[in-house]
Amino acid sequence: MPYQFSDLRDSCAGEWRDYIEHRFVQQLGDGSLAPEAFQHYLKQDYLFLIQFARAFALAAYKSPTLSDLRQAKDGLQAIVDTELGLHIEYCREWGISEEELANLPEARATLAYTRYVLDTGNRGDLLDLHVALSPCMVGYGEIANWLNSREATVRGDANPYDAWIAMYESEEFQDAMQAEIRWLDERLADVSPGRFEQLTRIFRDATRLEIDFWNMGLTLSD
Ligand SMILES: Cc1ncc(CN)c(N)n1
Repeated sequence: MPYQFSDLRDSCAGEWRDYIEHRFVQQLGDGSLAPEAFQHYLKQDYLFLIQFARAFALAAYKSPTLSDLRQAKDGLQAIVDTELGLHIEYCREWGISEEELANLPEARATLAYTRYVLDTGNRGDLLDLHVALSPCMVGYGEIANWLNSREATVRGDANPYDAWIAMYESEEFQDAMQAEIRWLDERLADVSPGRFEQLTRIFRDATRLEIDFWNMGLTLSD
């Protein structure tokens, strides 16, 4: 049986659930999350996005084909030209200025996660890098879908975090998530059991680091 992305998720089912259904996510969904926790998360996510852009630059360097190179370039361009601008604007709505963002210290959870992804990509090949990025690229779309499936989730003006959910349920994000799953499914189909085991370790570590990122938001840790 060829491997698929869903096999990675299934092999780390406990960690994946802890990430998708994290207390931060639940509170975001029902609107009870402390605004300070969300602001701390948003600030660190700005720093995360900058490192995430570097990971796409690394993906370009690691690309063996023109099609992979174009995909990495489009990802880098989307973050630098669109996502970061939207994030700065969203932070402004939450009372965080661009100047404050530019001078933020990185929290340890941000450092650990982003440098882990970059190191994995540096040491390995393009597939290692994509697997390290996949909890980020797939997880948030799944989180939006999970929140929408829950009765406790509050949508609309009654939830101050509604715009966040809307961003990740958007057609654009959901399409990007499906494209990433298709890319991974194609590559994973050819790997040996030993190689799959290595990739599972990367996927598990990146998922655990996503959990730490939520914890960092909840506890305001630096
Ligand atoms: C930490 C984290 N993980 C995932 C995403 C969604 N790209 C994000 N913005 N930040």
